[in-house]
Amino acid sequence: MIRFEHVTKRYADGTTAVDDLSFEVAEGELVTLVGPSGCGKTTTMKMVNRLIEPTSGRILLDGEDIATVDPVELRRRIGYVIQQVGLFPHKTVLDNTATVPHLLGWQRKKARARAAELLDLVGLDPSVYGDRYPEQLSGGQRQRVGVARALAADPPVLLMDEPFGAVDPVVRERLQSEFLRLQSQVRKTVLFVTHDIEEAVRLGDRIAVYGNGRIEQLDPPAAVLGAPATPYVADFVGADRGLKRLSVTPIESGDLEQPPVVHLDDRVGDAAARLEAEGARWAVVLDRSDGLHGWVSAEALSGAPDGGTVRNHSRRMDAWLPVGASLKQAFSTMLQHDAGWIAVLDGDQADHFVGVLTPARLHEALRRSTAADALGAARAEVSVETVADA
Ligand SMILES: Nc1ncnc2c1ncn2[C@@H]1O[C@H](COP(=O)(O)OP(=O)(O)OP(=O)(O)O)[C@@H](O)[C@H]1O
Repeated sequence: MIRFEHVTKRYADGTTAVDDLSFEVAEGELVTLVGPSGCGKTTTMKMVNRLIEPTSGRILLDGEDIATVDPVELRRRIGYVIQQVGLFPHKTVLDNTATVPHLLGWQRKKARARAAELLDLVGLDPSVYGDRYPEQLSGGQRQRVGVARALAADPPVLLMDEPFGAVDPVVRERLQSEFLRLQSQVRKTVLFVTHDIEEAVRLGDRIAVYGNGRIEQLDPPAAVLGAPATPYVADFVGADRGLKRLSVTPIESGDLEQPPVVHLDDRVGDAAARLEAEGARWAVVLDRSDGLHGWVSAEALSGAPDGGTVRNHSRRMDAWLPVGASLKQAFSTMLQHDAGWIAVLDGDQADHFVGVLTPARLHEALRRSTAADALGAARAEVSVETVADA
């Protein structure tokens, strides 16, 4: 969708801000550009909407060389959100949001209806906030208006330059979550500049780690954290990257342990025999429709008079996670419930028991994903070179 081919930007004073950059952002993909101040992130972004012209190389949008497109026409296809939002102070929130549709010549009524729809989408009730002026909003609310305004004309591409940089950490996290939810609905092709690695990891389908005008690594977050391509990247993502990896590594069914499973209506004697045969100290207890009920210990069963059912001796288990939840969620749930294992469920309504995650399995899952990502990183390197050589 957006393709950089050997793009270099040298400013008049001789500063090389971007140095022979080649990479591609796929349609519907969100790539975060992350790196220390002055490494060329903003320059990269501003070349896409021609606020800055490259010194050499070319940028293609949907296969078309943007140098041949009229900048005004180009910018209509590209939403742009910046930290300083840049709302018009004398216009209401609704009119600010309707700016681009209005410029595109939409009828006032249609433009305002669209603006109201977008405000709703970013979590601002248009009937409450629509008639306010920017100064009557909090910083976080202004950022949301900025995002709504950028989306109003439904551009296929969004450029976001530190859009959540000016708000406090709590609001920032909320805006990030809201933006992820929004992006899962609208699926824009997004370039997102940040110098916060946490934000880059949280939002990016892939992360481009910048160092001095070049991309040092372009990979999914788990690969950047698990297999940094260079010492520079390892240093930039931080010594606690193992911890950050927990949040980007999902639980897979192959990671799980399979303890003995019994049902609520099983007879105590049968269940006890099963546990003994498998040498297990406890079993997962399922209800009639194979949903998770809880667990039962071998001890409780062995002390119980035969003739009863598992139902009377089992304990409920409220801590569970769906397949695909992150290892961080798993770890946090274990701590919260002081549990040595967590049941993992699958299915439309998380109604099907698939296994349990234990601390040892969690550790293995982390190692499994590191190995896989090292492989992925090697492949990604090849494909970046292919783009460069094309
Ligand atoms: N108009 C300009 N003239 C000369 N040099 C410039 C100009 N604009 C940017 N630069 C330089 O180009 C380099 C890259 O700047 P750029 O703004 O792209 O960095 P950045 O990674 O976005 O930084 P930050 O995170 O601080 O915004 C820097 O060294 C900067 O000083």
